[in-house]
Amino acid sequence: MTSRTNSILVIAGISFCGIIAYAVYFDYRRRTDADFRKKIRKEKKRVDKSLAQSRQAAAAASEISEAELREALKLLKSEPPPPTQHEKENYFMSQVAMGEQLASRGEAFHLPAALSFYRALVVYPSQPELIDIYQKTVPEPIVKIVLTLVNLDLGSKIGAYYEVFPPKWTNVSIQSRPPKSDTAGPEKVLVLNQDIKAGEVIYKEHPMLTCLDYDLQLAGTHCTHCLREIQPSLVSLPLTSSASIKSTFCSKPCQVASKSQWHSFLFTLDPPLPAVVELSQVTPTPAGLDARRAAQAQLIAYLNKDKRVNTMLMAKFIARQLTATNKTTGDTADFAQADNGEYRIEDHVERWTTGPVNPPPEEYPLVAALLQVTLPGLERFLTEPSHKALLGKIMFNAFGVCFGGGRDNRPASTLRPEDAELTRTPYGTERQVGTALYSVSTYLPHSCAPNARPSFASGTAELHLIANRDLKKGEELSIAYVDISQRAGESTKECRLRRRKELASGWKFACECSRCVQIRLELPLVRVAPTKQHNPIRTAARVDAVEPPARGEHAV
Ligand SMILES: C[S@+](CC[C@H](N)C(=O)[O-])C[C@H]1O[C@@H](n2cnc3c(N)ncnc32)[C@H](O)[C@@H]1O
Repeated sequence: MTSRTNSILVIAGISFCGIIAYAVYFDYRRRTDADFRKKIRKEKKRVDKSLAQSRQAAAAASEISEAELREALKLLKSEPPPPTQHEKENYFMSQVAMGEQLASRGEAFHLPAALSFYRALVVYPSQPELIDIYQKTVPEPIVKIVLTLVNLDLGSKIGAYYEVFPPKWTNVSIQSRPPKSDTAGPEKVLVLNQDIKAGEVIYKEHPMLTCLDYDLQLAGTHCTHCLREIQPSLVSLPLTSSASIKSTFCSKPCQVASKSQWHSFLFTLDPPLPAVVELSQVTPTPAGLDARRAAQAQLIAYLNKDKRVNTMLMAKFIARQLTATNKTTGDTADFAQADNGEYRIEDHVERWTTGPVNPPPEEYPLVAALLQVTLPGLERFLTEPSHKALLGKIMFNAFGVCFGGGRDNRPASTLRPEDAELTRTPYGTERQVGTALYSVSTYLPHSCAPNARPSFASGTAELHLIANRDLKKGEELSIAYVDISQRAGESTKECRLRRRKELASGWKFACECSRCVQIRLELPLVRVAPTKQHNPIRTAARVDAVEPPARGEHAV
């Protein structure tokens, strides 16, 4: 073993032993940290630039074509990963030693050396850290090949997502809409892959996360996991826990899924992660358990005060990311189906856009404190801005689950109107039983003349997308986010204004659907001073006063 190998192993080895308990956080970061991905992309640019400058290094790297590297990456990906932490460590050390030996044999061995270093990188808990170590200790041309491999891997994951997602059985695909100069609207839309008859189910989708309304959770009338109403004939299984958050389940699979995905992590003193992530060596201390109990109680008190659904969903999302042990279980009861097996929950959510939200200042410290006492170090990965961004994603992608047109007894929200937690539902959030997030349906835009509608015909949070009319292959799909029906005594104009106000204040967009545009064209126009720039959010905030600007003119 050369002295350089020794230094890599010493530096990295210390980290390995010292941070076994952190492995899961680093993996979490690798999967979720946009900064890390940015860093890699930035690094790629730097590498490209310096490659051009350094003829010697360029000669070494350019001899290996991208096709060769892609082929090598494919082979690397087919190698089974070492199954246990112990084997990972041995594998890491042997790959580093092998890489170092190959590197010492000269240019002809640069590629195999880089492959060994890349293998070591894949199993190392903190990739950015190891890349730093490589940059200080491994010959430059080899590091460049390693970084190119990292980039190719990231690139293939990013590019391939919309090729394999949504899965074929959904009959839809996600397409980018060319930006229109005079209208706002979603950048990506769901498009039908085949003709569908009116009334037919386009697809069915299990949610990736749910949150039952708090009053129903307390009443114990609905399943905390799938939101099904618990019939007297069904066995309900109250979940006993060390923390005071009542949950009721309609079946054993729902109970097991809920417990393993988020309940143990957030609201019990049980080990927060499944045994397979091998943190069993971290023995909780009595003081640690007390701290966990106190942090849970504080978060529960905060959630209960205003019955905050989005914060609860965010906490569940964080827990579910960490507790996911494999990409799919094939068991629809844990709603993994929404992940499509290829991508994990965070891969979906990472692609969603966020919107403006203003959580109370005490919220972030409470969530961060809970993470800190549950898995020390984890709080570093939820910064205040990322907390807001995540909450914004949840807020603007949440669906209301309503059975049979909804209920009439939902308690009114105690939140200020500007903080109200809205959900997409044509029946109205005030009629829902709970909130759910979906990886495919989240791409459905709003229309006041929608060609599809969500239904929960199975009596659970499973969303069935139903065609409102005969639809042709290639049509863009839409649903109503709000109640769009014209009420008794309401004029067409009043109905339009009500819808648009609701969309503007709640969803922060000025609706550009065909129905709104059509009515606008039929209404008399008044001239107002043109605005500098079309900003849908700013425009939306003023929608009750004036219509969104269309080439300097507004309709009333
Ligand atoms: C379906 S897209 C969201 C897709 C994806 N989940 C994401 O987060 O990027 C929803 C967003 O598109 C825009 N949008 C939807 N319907 C619209 C409409 N009728 N007019 C204008 N903008 C619309 C709004 O900004 C809304 O928040």
